[in-house]
Amino acid sequence: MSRDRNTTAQKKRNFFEAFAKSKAPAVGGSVVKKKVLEYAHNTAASRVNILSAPAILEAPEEERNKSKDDVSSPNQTYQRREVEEEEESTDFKLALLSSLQPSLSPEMLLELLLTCNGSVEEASKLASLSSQSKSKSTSIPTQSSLSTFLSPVDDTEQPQQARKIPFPLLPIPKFKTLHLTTPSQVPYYVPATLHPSFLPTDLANELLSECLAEVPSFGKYEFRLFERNVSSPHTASFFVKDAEMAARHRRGYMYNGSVLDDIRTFTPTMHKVIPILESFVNDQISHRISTVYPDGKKLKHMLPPGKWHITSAFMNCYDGAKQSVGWHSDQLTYLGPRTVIASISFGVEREFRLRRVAPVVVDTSLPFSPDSEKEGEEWKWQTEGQASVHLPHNSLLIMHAECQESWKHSIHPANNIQPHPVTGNKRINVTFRCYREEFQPDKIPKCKCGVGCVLKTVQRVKEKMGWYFWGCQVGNQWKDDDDDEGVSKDRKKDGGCGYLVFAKFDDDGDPIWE
Ligand SMILES: O=C(O)CCC(=O)C(=O)O
Ligand SMILES: [Fe+2]
Repeated sequence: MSRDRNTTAQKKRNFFEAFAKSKAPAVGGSVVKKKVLEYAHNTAASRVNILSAPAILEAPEEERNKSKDDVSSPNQTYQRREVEEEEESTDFKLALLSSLQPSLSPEMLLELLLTCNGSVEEASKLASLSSQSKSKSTSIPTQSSLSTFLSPVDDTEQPQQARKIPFPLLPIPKFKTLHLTTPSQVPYYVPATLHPSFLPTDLANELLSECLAEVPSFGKYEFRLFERNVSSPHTASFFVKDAEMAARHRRGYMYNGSVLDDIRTFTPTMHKVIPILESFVNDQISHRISTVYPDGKKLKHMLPPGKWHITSAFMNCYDGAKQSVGWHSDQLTYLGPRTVIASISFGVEREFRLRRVAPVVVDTSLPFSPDSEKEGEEWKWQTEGQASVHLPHNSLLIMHAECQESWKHSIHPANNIQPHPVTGNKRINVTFRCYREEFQPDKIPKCKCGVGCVLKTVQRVKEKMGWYFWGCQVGNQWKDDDDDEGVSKDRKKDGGCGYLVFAKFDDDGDPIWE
């Protein structure tokens, strides 16, 4: 646990204890105080055990706005003073809201504040509205997330049924980091699901020991940033299913403007894990289709249900607290649109962060028109806060079909880490991927420079929002503030040829060439 977090958790606990012992008349009765006191202890505990705590709001994220530095200088530190001031005002608002809504649990109050961008007044109104709509129930049921609280589903009628995950997801307030501290909270805020203790212990140990044998020969991972290749502060290697695919890869698959030379074949235990993972991920995709996506149908361009399969994997190693990976989305070039990625983590627990950068555009052939856009209003998804998912040993994180197009992710540098008995200071991660036949290098377009294009989506130009395009490899990589619409004028400056054609796909995501 980090020192900052310790201080913040302790501070919060002190506040709650003082609050609970106070005689402040505005702040509910003794029941509320008891709950607050319990919550103070739980909050402190939650920093230790992520599987047993409510979602936690963290400090303002200055580093989010310095995203260009994320890759090259990960050792950014929080301004502690600002962190504490932010915490204090959250505590104050919580106390205020508690006085207005004395029957709600502290967890619920926090979640209400979160949704209402910190406005106590709005949060209180929302709570009143919700309790009116649930007037049949005498008490508000325990929730695992805010969206469940907002859901019209009546607990008394469907006690066993999981509450609906909103589509699109609710925004995370600006400049906030929302710590999703239980796996059940994750899909309510980010297009991902977290599955702890995923592999049987023996299999997990076997895979981990094979990974550890591979790691010493890993190289630095190269990012292309502003026409320079910048090493990400972690090491990685790429694995494919067999020697034939490895040979094919060495011939023509490009990453960040160059061909990978370190291509390995799956280890024996990776081969054992693959059928388990494929079956689990396909079940999860089907579940998501029926419970989350509009009309219970797969999103346009997703593979048909049951067809997700593993062809390749990146294995990443983060040795020590400061090794990290900057904000990025995974390249779609060989994966195709609406890809799903399954990521297993071992060793030291680290924070996987996600932030939305574009809306989920369901029909990418139509000009985009946001439902709720008001005159002059800034697009919400470009200024949203971020979520942090803590990835414990032997956990599986699935990045679902909306994740690469509309979100960016990163592994956040830590202030401190808890060493793992087997890996020491290392975190090992394997991201299993489904490369598609129709996206092999000899099938995709080449730009005017004569190299295979990259597949990306437009994230800035409103009318073309979510449209896919094939663009020049050069000057098109890992630029966090990449201005997709500026391709033709900016690429020449960056050294690329400016090539851009919009990409078309059929319902199942296979390319349509014209
Ligand atoms: O280490 C992780 O969990 C994520 C790695 C990643 O983003 C990637 O391999 O693309
Ligand atoms: Fe990634």
